[in-house]
Amino acid sequence: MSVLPQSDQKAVYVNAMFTAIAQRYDLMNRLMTFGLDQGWRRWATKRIKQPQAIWALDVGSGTGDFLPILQQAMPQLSVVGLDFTLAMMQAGQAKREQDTLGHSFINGDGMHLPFEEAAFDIVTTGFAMRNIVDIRQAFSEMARVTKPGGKLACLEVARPKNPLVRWGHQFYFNNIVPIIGSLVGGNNRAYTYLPQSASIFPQPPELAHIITECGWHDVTWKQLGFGAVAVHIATR
Ligand SMILES: C[S@@+](CC[C@H](N)C(=O)[O-])C[C@H]1O[C@@H](n2cnc3c(N)ncnc32)[C@H](O)[C@@H]1O
Repeated sequence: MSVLPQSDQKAVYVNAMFTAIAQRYDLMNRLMTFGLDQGWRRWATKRIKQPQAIWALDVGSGTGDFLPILQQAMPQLSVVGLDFTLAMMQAGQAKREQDTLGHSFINGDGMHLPFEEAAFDIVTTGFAMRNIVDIRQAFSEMARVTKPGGKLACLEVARPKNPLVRWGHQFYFNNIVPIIGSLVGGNNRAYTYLPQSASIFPQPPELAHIITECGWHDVTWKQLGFGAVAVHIATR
């Protein structure tokens, strides 16, 4: 049964869903990805590292897992995490307070970024684009607020290329993840939405094309985690 919302209800649905799962979100991520997800963010960060960068923005930042990774890689950076689900940022607040690096959260919509043109040197987004109503608008907005020559890293779920791995991944994603989501995350519906939303998200070559059309160039991608995750890197 599909749990995917209609486009005109998606923002409210996604916001309510992440509000409901915010407290257990980090734990679920670590479990579902066998602890690999932070390594994917680190891998992406190495590809966009710029010694002269001053400002970085993470769109759909959630509990802010990308923020300390960016800041540790580039200590000179001021890092801003933007999300439209207040509860996710509140759930990440404790991590932020433990961390002396001092990144900040802002509540806002990735399709209407509250920043001036060319404000950032680096923009990242992790597992958020699948949840956004209009990804073209989001990538165009990220392009608008990035300086010429600035870098983008986008992480999203993908389908493994190897048919056998793909079969195992689909089985895990469609059958096991909702059970873990129900037992640990306390929300079967949210973790049924996850594989269903992934199944209709553009695959890496098509996503690269969309990113290019939205004002980015030199778009490359690599699939990590046996192909279950795609990291796109681009230049403004
Ligand atoms: C799967 S979580 C990813 C969180 C984090 N980036 C990570 O890597 O763990 C997706 C996040 O995107 C946010 N989101 C979805 N649509 C958004 C929008 N239009 N503007 C801002 N944030 C949005 C959700 O609130 C949620 O926190």
